[in-house]
Amino acid sequence: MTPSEMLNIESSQSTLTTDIDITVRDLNFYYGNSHALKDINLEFGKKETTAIIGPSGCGKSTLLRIFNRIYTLYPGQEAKGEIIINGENILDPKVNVAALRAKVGMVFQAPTPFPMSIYDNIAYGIRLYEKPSRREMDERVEKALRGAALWDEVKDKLHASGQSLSGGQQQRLCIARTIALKPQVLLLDEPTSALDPVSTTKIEDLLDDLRDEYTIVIVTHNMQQAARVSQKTVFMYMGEVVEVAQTDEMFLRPKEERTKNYITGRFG
Ligand SMILES: Nc1ncnc2c1ncn2[C@@H]1O[C@H](COP(=O)(O)OP(=O)(O)OP(=O)(O)O)[C@@H](O)[C@H]1O
Repeated sequence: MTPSEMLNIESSQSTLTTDIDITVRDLNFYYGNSHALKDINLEFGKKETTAIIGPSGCGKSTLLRIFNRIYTLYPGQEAKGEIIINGENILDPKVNVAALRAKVGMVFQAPTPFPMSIYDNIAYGIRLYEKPSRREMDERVEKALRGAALWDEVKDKLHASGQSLSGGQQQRLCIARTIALKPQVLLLDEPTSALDPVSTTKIEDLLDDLRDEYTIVIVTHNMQQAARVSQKTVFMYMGEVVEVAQTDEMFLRPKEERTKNYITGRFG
């Protein structure tokens, strides 16, 4: 993937407003003839963190990748139904995909800093959209790094390679790079699965802080993590949504047998 694709950027400014909320209606997704997501209906609250959990292969990553239409980069993949963000169905072919991708930022499982300096990892995406002065750019870079709780660790080596950082620092750099574009939705696909416990805690603390500003959707295999970082949890199984509940409710009193079996480790 190129740096632009990782940032999900093509070009142009966003036209979306700040009042974000996501409604998924009758969503079906196909990899060719394979029906990967079946009749998904969901709502994602503003400034709320939603965890998506479920056994391997149930469709968590597939669902996440529909929100910024990144699947359109791959032939044969098709989504049917509606995903309403700010009153607009983002699956409508008329939607400006570049604008959507600026507002719906994605952080991947493995940290993927670009092969450039820490500073340029942040500045690169900003430059695709805007032409800030040197001073403004310095401020944007600092703000993004502070927002991702990384500034204190890198402020004296901004021109060192992003790839010279530790795994946990690299993942926070990727979060900084994403929030530098001022998205409204942050999608995170197992963002800590490659990290040690200390780095994981830092990312989880960071997500807690970011919740005030962004609608966050996180895919995680880690039940404790879902419980720690999210207010709402979605349990998926074999391409379907089985149960949606406030996170406390889901873990204390799951309604469905399959949810109970999964969260108690009986399968998955
Ligand atoms: N590129 C692809 N082509 C065909 N089928 C795919 C493709 N990517 C995923 N699938 C299938 O779609 C289904 C859902 O996969 P997905 O990666 O969304 O699951 P997941 O819940 O994220 O799994 P994991 O927890 O293992 O990452 C699986 O059956 C998978 O084999």
